[in-house]
Parts: sequence; C-alpha cells; structure tokens
Amino acid sequence: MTNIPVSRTVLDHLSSISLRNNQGQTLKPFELAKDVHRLGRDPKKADLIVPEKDNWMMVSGCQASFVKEGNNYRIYDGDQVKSSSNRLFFNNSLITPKQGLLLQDGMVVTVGTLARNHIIITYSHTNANQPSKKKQKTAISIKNKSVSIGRNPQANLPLDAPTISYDHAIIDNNSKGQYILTDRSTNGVFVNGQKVTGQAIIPNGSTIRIGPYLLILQGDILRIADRGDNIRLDAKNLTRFVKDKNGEKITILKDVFLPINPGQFVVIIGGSGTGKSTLMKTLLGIEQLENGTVELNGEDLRKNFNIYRNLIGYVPQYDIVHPNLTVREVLYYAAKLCLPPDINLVQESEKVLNQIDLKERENTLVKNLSGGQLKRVSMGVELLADPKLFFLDEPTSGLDPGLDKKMMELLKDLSNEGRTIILVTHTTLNINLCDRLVFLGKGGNLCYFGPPQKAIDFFGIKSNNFADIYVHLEDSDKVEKETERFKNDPNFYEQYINQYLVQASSQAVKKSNPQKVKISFFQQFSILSQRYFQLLIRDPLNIGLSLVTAPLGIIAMRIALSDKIPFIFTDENDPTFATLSLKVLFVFTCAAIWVGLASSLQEIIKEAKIYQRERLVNLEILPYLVSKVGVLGILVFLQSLLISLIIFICFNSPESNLLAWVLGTEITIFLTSFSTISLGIMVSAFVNNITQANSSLPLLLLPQIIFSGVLFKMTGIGKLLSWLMISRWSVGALGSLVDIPSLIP
Ligand SMILES: Nc1ncnc2c1ncn2[C@@H]1O[C@H](COP(=O)(O)OP(=O)(O)OP(=O)(O)O)[C@@H](O)[C@H]1O
Repeated sequence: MTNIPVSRTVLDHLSSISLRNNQGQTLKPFELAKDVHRLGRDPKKADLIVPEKDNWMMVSGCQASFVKEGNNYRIYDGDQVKSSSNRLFFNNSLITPKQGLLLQDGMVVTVGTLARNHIIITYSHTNANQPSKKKQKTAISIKNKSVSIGRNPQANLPLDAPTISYDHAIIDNNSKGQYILTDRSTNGVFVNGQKVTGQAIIPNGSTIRIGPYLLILQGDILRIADRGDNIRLDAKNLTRFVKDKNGEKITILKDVFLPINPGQFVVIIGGSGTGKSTLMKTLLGIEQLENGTVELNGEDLRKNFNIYRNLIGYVPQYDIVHPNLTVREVLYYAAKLCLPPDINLVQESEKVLNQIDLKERENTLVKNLSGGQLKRVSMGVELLADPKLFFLDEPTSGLDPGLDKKMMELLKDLSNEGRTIILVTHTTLNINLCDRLVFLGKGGNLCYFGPPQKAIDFFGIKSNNFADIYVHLEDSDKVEKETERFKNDPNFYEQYINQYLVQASSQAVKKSNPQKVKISFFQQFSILSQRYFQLLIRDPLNIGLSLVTAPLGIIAMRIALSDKIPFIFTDENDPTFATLSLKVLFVFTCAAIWVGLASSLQEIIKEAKIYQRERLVNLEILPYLVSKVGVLGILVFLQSLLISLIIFICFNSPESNLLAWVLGTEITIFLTSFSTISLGIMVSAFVNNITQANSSLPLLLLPQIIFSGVLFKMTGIGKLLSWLMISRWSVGALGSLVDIPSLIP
C-alpha cells in the first residue's frame, strides 16, 4: 500500500472533491486534508475509494493523485508514475502523471474524454477569509417544463456563439415522460452525433451538440459538458500513399503521430514537397488516408465531420475571396452564408475587421490590397464563425519580416484565446512564438515534434538558425536516420508524443455519415444572387461589352447587306432571296449563342477555389447553380431585348402568322441565349482552369454552326446530330416566324 503522510489541518482552508458519473449519480464528497491523497477503486492503492459498480468502472485502481501545494492541491494522473487507463483531462487537455495540474476552486477534471462516457471530478476549495465567488450556471433541470436554448440572453439555457441562433432549440416533455428536442436553428442540432430533422427524442445520457457547445442529459438535468473552446487533436499513425505515373506507390506521409493540446499554436515546417499541406489537409479531414485516424476530443473526425465542420476554420494556400468585392462586402456575404440570419452581421463583420486590423481598408476592393492584407481577409472570412480549430496553409508567404511578425503574433493571440492553431509555413523568423514545432522531412517523415527552442539542440545546429535544419535534412538517408533517432529519443518522442497519446475510448462512437448542415434554399439563393449581382456590376466595362457586342454585329450585317431587304419578298425573280433571309436569321442565332457562351463559360471555374471552400462549410449546390443561372438569365434577357430592338430598327418586320415578329424574335433570342448559358455553365463546371474554358469556346461554337442545317443539308448521322444543336432549333423558330418556304419563288 502507498505510504501517505498526514499533514496538519488548516481549518480556514477546506478542500474537497465530488464525483459525478455519466448517469448523473454522485458520491459523497471526499474531503482533502492530507498532503497526499490517491483516488481509485483499489483500496490497496488509494485512500479515496470509488465503489466497484457499473457506472463507476471507468475509474482505475489508482485514478488520480492529489498533492498539497500551498493552500490548494495539484492533481496528477494515476499514481504519479504510471498513467491511468482512461486518463485525466482538464478542458480536454491531458493531465500527465509527471506535470499534473494545480487545482483552483470550482475546476472540473474529467476521467475519460468522451462526454457521454466520462466521470466528472469537481474540486472545491473554500477560504473562510474570502467571500465565495458566484459560479457560472452550467446545468439546468428540464423536468416538467419547456426549456429554450439559444443566443437569447433570456433563454432558459443561454449559449453564446456566433453559429448559434437566437432561438436555437426547445426541449419539451411529452405525455410519455420523454424529452423532445425541436430544432429551430440555422446551423442545426446533433443528438448523439445524428443531425436532428425537425424533432428528436433525447434519451437519458444523450449528448447534444449545439454550435461549439456539447450538452449532456443526465436524468432530468441538462448539463454543459463542453463549451467547445478547447479542442484536443490526436493524429495517430497517419500514412498517405499516392501513385506515380508508372503506377508505383509513393509514400507522402509516413506513420505520423501528433498529440495537439487545446489552445496550442503548432507550426509545421519542412522542405518543399515534404508533405506539409498533405498533413494539414489530413488533420483537417479532407484528404484521403491509407492508414491512421484523426481524433478531436477522442472522436474520429472523419466519422463526425458534420459535428465539427462549424468548429473548424481553414485558410488554404490559394485566396478564397472575390477580388471585385470590398473587404467589408467579403465579410458581410461570408457572414450571411455561415451565420444565422438573426445575428447582427454588421457587428460581427466589425469585430473581425478589428481582429484582422483592416478597419482602415474596409472599403477597398480586395484586388487593390497588398498580399498580406489579402491573406488577412481570407483569415477574417474564417474567423467570422469563431473557429476553435484553425488551420492555415502558408498565410505568411510573401510577407515582409514586419508583417510576418504581426501575423504570427495575431495567431499567437488567437491561440491564447483558447483556439488550437495549426500553421504551415516556410518562414522561420518568428517560429519561437509557437508552442509546438513539427518538422517534416522528405517522404512525409516526422523528424521532430516538440517546443521550437529545443529543435536546434535536437538537430545539433550550431548556428542557432532554423534554416540550417532544412540544409541538415536535405538528403533522404539523413531524413530516415533522424526520424529513427527522434522516435527513440526519450527526451522528445516519449515526452512530447507518447506521454500524450490517448487510447481511443472503448465506448463505440455512433457513426454519422457525412451530411451537410442545411440552410434554407431561398436564403442561400438570395445571398449568392446578391453577391453575384454585386460582382457583375463591379465590372461595368465587361457588362457594357457583353451588352453591345451582338447588337454591333447585327448593325455591321445591316451595313454589309446594303440595299438588300431580307424577309419581305419584293422581286419575284430573285432565287437567292430565301437563302439570304436564312443567312440573316442564322447570324441572329449565332449572335445569341455567342452572347450566352461568352457570359457563362468562365463563371464556375473562375471561382472554383472559393466554391470548394464554401462547400466545406455549408454551401449547397442547387442554390449556387440557380443563383448563377438566375443572374445570368437576367443579363441575357437584357441582351436579347437589345438584340431584338436592333433587329426591329435595322430590318423591316415581316408579317407573321404565329406571333408578332418583334415578340417572336425576342422570345427566340432569349431562349437561345438562355439554353447556351446552361451549356456554358455545365462546361465551366467540368474544365480545370480558365484557359481550358476559353479553349472550349470554338469547340462548342463550331458544331452549332456546322449542324445548324443552314450551311449544309443534313442527312444521316448529321441530321441526328443537328437535333441536339441549339442553333438548329433557334433558326427553325426564327424561320417559322418569317415562313421561309413561302419566300421561295
Ligand atoms: N494527389 C496527389 N497525387 C500525386 N502526388 C501528390 C498528391 N498530393 C500531393 N502529392 C505529392 O506529395 C508531395 C507532398 O505534397 P505537399 O503539397 O503536401 O507538399 P508541401 O510540403 O506542402 O509542399 P510545398 O511546401 O511546396 O507547398 C509532393 O511531392 C506532391 O507532388
């Protein structure tokens, strides 16, 4: 049995711990009076004994040690030598057997990391000479009442985060005594990992995720288990292969283990092509993995991506903002897309503007910003949703040393506010600001993970310059050797990786298949249309050109035709009259097709990166597409009006039995352009870059000309193909208005 010395009792300082399990059961509080106490199920190893019963079995034989330090106690995992099976956590940070954690009155430590399966240890320390502090409300009884949850300060359980709606959810009791949750929010509610659609029954022990908050129902008590401001990330055994052009496997990430504590600022460095971006995308859950897992607070990120999606911010290497919007507009539209409609968007944008220090440039167009300012706008877009886990891929590239320092300090401040920051960079000037440095070598080998200051010692770099680590690890053999040396070094691998690696919980986590958080179709459609419209009118020259090109072409044709009058038959002996009329109609069709393609071919590909990033948050495909077709539809309607007007002015109007000539031309030209923008948008979604989009223009136009049935008589397969051409239908419709067969003498 452990020898536990007895201390003198200080009467005016009383310390105790109370335990609560996941069923809401509690034990009589344990008073702490001796210099050392041990808590556990085994009476041979502990003096504070937890019963050997079902709901307490998570507690180890010796779960925790309490050692007096000043007037308070320091808690250690296990017996201060060997860690316990389910480990101890404070705000999702691991408490180790060696370092422990100094407790303060009201601190809550958990055994195990999964909220639905942990045991809570609450430490109380009263000082008779000091008035007791008012504690923040963390639980509420939901028995026999309707409980409102939301950002509203008057809600029964107010939860404050930008992604939470003012009136987010209601919990009621039904006649069978069950608790029913009704979702009223924009960003949704997850009960036991499943998204609630409308209403859901919440059984005892359920976890409820609302924005960053995790609530747990214990009996009739709804308790805040986690405020989400502390996310621990455990990467285990990450391995990624790709195939080269000969089909051979190449390893680009090899057995990477990384335990990252909440609020840590982690910097990933390494030579070009060593797998930094791959590692980041893997940690983020968007890169495929051949082996390994990434866990956030003990839950598999990939299986629970929906739940964590709104807690993650990601600034990729490329820019994710529209160049033709002002900084304020970028933030405003991004806030509209990711935040509930009842939030004060101006206030949120203002807050972020100050955070990224761009208040003075708020009305500047993004395209007129410097590289560093542009990066800060991308960061601002992500900061709007107040992410708790923030990934940034080279945001400091191309910045001058002063800006680099400012950016690193900003990131450090963000991590000090409880966010976990993971940054890929090539700039090592201000690397000492980070808490953990990851050095990747060729082939995705983990050569170092630990405090930045110790990296220089580990690699034996005399110059004290981080850049020399790159030189040191230039060849592959050296990388292999150093990776092996790091793995076997107890001062590094053991201390910074092994000690912190937490075994996956034995409790199975319910799978939630990846699904998007749904925002109303009309809401997204309206925001996207507004933004798209704003982007279009920001480029008046382009709009002007797209409006006048086709009318100018038609005017040119009128000049070329000189005194010839198509459509109205004047000379009975002229055999070329019908052909001339058909040619003119064909030019009208070509103008409409040209206008449609030119307006749409680049529309998706030119903002593909922004689209991909927004899709990761909650952008839906349908409202996005409909907004494109809708706004472009209005544009082609205006274009078709102008074209019809010019036709009306330049050419005599023939008699038409079907529809008035002007109306008929307007409808045909509009439908032709509208069908063409649909074709253009489809092609724009398939191509890989803008150059390919431009190159596809002749490929799309030529068949429309060849198979229109005007230049050549269509037979066989050509006839079949002509049925697929917009031009054939357009010329056909215009021809019916003029009644081409009757023009033939
Ligand atoms: N999908 C893929 N298919 C084939 N090779 C890939 C793929 N993704 C990454 N690679 C290769 O894996 C290696 C690591 O790429 P990654 O972009 O992660 O490196 P990096 O360290 O971020 O590089 P840089 O610092 O130059 O941005 C590179 O050689 C890259 O060409």
